[in-house]
Amino acid sequence: MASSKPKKHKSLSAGRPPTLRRPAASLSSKATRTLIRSHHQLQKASAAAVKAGDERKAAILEHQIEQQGGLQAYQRASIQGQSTERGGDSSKVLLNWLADVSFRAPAGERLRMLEVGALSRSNACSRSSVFDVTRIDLRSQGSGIVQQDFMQRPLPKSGTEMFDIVSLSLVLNYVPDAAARGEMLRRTCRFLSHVRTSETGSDGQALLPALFLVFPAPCVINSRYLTEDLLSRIMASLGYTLLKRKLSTKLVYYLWRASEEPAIRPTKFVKTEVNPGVKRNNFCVVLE
Ligand SMILES: C[S@@+](CC[C@H](N)C(=O)[O-])C[C@H]1O[C@@H](n2cnc3c(N)ncnc32)[C@H](O)[C@@H]1O
Repeated sequence: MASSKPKKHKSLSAGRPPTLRRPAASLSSKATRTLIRSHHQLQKASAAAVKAGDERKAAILEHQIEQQGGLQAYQRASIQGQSTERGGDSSKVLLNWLADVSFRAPAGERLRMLEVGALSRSNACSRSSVFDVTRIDLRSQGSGIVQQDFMQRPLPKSGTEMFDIVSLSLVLNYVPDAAARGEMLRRTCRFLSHVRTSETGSDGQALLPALFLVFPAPCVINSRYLTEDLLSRIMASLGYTLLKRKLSTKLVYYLWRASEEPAIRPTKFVKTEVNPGVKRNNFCVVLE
């Protein structure tokens, strides 16, 4: 027998394609930090499992990463971490450092920056008229950011494919393996041009070409295996000299000038305990 219950009419919106998505709920600072930390830990454990040949464990860990939203959720949390109300993005520091420097890029050109690990097109560097920014990331957040692994980016064949600045802001600590971090640093040298610019700072010091490097402060301030002194020696072996440094409560920022002469003898840096202590972390950079 047919039901005599009057049929409920669906609302009109139910039959329409969604025109306006509700914005993703914004996470609290604590939730953001927890997600970022957990993503890093799972990534590191997964890379270690792959290295040890334990595919089953690696698959379980990858599944856990996906369960908590994967790289997309991590990037969303990182973008929130960059918001002005949470301290702003790191590229503001770079802009300040370059503020008193007058550059001469080739006629009609701006300074060329390669931003590795770019999450948006609206950070301070992108908004300024100083840079022509090429943005890449493992997972692109949209147009204007090329989806590309820096380690797979073809090496420049000519000066036109090179840059005045490479930015690795909060990227090296994303890389789960210490030797891969070293390789990433080594690779930056290949993208920096020594012929594009001439410049004078207020102190007459040449700044470019340079690497802008940002870490969570504990990576270098509170690690058993990395100190600022060791980082400077690793960078020197790659031909980099420290020009600027800023330590905030959460982050440490550096500007390293690349020398024209590549390191004469490549130096190896292995994992060594340089700063023992029970409350320290294990962040490390290795040059093989
Ligand atoms: C914490 S976010 C950094 C965001 C931004 N640069 C900042 O300072 O807030 C790290 C980003 O680096 C990207 N990344 C890590 N390794 C990369 C690689 N080899 N090539 C390109 N992007 C990479 C990740 O996909 C991630 O989006």
